Amino acid sequence: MSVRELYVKGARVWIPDPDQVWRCAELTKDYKNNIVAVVYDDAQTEDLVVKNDEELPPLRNPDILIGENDLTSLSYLHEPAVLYNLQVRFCNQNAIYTYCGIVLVAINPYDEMPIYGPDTISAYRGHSMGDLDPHIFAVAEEAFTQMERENKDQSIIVSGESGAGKTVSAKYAMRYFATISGSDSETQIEKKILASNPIMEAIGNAKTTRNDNSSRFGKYIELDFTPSYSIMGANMRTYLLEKSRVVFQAPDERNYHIFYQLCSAAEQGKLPHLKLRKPMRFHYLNQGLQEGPMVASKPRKGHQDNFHYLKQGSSPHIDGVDDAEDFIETCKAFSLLGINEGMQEQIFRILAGILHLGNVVLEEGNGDSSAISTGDKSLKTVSELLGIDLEDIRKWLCNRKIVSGREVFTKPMTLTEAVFSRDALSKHIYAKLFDWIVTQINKCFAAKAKPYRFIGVLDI
Ligand SMILES: Nc1ncnc2c1ncn2[C@@H]1O[C@H](COP(=O)(O)OP(=O)(O)OP(=O)(O)O)[C@@H](O)[C@H]1O
Repeated sequence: MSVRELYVKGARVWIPDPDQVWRCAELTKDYKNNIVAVVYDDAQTEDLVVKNDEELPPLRNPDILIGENDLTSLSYLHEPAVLYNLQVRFCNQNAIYTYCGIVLVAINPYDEMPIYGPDTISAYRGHSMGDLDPHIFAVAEEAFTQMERENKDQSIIVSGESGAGKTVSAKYAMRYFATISGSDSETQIEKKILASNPIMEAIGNAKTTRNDNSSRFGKYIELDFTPSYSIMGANMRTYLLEKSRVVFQAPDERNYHIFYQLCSAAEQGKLPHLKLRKPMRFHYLNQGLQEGPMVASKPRKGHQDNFHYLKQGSSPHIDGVDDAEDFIETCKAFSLLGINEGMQEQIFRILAGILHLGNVVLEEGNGDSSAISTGDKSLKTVSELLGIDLEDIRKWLCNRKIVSGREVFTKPMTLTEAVFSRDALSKHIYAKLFDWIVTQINKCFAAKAKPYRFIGVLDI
């Protein structure tokens, strides 16, 4: 149909609006001479001038298609049509999922929905994607049956902006596979996979302004299956951990949860040797000014005991989160995944070491050099916790080694360089620890025999 036939009196269109994004309107005359005369739902009228046909407002779909569960069945598929359809489904039908062909669009309800229980899992089992309402379980079921039927590996990609619900969706997909395909051994691999969540969240998630539990890394989990399609193992790969967060957090954000968990545990009298005492009272830390990393390298008087690496966001508490309880969960999960108490102790020492390292006060030295006072308590604690000679750390936090041919020089670092290098060291230690923990988890997940097929879930 030509434009002239579509844009006639009575045709319904979407007009861009700065407040409502898109506003419904109806043409009051046939479109001609580059004028679109419209009346809005609230009876307001307007004559819109368009330069050419390309600028004509998008047409609305017929009412009968409103709330369709697959966007591809809409007559007109453009931004306002997609947004309106999703809005109608979410607000009027309480439906958070909508298909767009084989893609599942999910709206984060920020509320518990009674749609993830075992009954729902059973309901979706054995059904094709179009049979029932759109659901993450339908996508998981499709991947599983495709693997069985086509005998091919499958992958589910979960993408979206921060806080959209990617990790929750990926978790439900894993739960679906775990429920419908229990492992055939006593290893209870599915239990282990679910148990890895508290650990990965503790070490890889943090509060951001968009999401209280934001994953600051990408995760790809491959579930391995036997020839009879039972789960036999898994493998997790992680990408792009946000290392900078270890040493710097924007206002209203936090460092990785594990640090606050440790501090809360210490407040309850646990782990005294880590010397995470009073500073864990975050309301006190919270009073710190927003400081840049350079200035903050010299904690202000009265803040000497606060952890610079935890306080910059000035947002130490998350509503509804009990860091001390989460710490217990993290420890339980470590134990379930074969990271015994001895290893946990080492992990906690390293993490506490990072916090104390952030409190080492670097000062201007003579000339272009930097120095650390001999009485710096944080440095002493770093030395004890990380098992590094005190004088060695003092030296190498303020100097660097330069190799030129066969000669090796020691060059003093300026204060700025020393602060940068201390923070780089903290980030490096954290990233190595993160990778080590992932490796340990993978050892626990590993299939005993060669996997037959896999389903991958990518949460980016
Ligand atoms: N299906 C859902 N039902 C109920 N609440 C949900 C659902 N999906 C997400 N949420 C809520 O939204 C929050 C953010 O979701 P999630 O952590 O999955 O986002 P994300 O896309 O992974 O974010 P980021 O990229 O920052 O890690 C969750 O903590 C949860 O409270």
